[in-house]
Amino acid sequence: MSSVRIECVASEGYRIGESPVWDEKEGELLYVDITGRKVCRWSPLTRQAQAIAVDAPVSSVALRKSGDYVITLGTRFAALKWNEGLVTTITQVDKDKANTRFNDGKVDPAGRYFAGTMAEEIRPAVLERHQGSLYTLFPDLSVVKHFDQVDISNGLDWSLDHRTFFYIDSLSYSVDAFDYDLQTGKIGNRRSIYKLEKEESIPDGMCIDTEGKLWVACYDGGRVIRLDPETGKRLQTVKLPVDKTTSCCFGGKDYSEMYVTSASDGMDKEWLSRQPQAGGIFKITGLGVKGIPPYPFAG
Ligand SMILES: O=C(O)[C@H](O)[C@@H](O)[C@H](O)[C@H](O)CO
Ligand SMILES: [Zn+2]
Repeated sequence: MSSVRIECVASEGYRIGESPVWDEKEGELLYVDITGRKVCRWSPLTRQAQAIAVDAPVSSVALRKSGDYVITLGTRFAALKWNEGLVTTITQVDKDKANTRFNDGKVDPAGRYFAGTMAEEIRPAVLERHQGSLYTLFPDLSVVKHFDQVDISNGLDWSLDHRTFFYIDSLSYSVDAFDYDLQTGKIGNRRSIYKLEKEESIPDGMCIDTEGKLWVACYDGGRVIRLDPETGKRLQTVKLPVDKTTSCCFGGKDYSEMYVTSASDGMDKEWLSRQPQAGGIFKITGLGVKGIPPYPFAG
């Protein structure tokens, strides 16, 4: 059995840290602070984070094949040029909705950017229900809506054979699977593969490892859990020193480290004083399992 170690590598007290992505070219960890409205990049060499401020809640960041990044910003897909700090809108979604924003997003193995929306929260996990939708931004910059009636569109990833799409609508307390057609990017045959237990609280971000198992960050559960999507069984629980764990990804050398983001929004003074690392970025080593490189957006 390996010995798991957890270290807080950036304790900037982000409001809602989210969407960790390993940028292999830079050797740095990318992520966002949604309500803090910034895109960040943390260097393991300097142990410092750089940030680019943006003009709306920024909920996910992805690599781009042609260089730089794409982000989901408010209800927009946008391009981000890091060195220039320049953001340009690609396209907008939810044009018929007054009060939604994008939430989690990730690029599929064919270079399509999947991201879903949700109503703006009144406080964490309290919001007008069924306002969100799941979208794909294709490499030709066209957008398709897969479905609506989503509460909090959250974690997503694809199976190693690319035939299954995993998805979390947080308030369903379920991790779902769809059949996936990599040729077309179409999804179908939705089913639940895991229902969270009470102490696990709310399922948030997720990623897959090289053994095809899913890692799900549990918001208010203070943990990441490892699930077997074939059997629907939980295989492992790793507890973190903060309650609001939001998402996870693999990174570092050979993708052998796990990075976990967390949030501090919605915590009062007393809660924050008990968990001074709330809103920090955590590195977990010794899991004995690796991840896969993130796919870059092909547009
Ligand atoms: O991180 C996110 O995905 C959301 O933007 C957060 O606000 C929380 O997850 C949510 O409150 C709990 O479900
Ligand atoms: Zn999330």
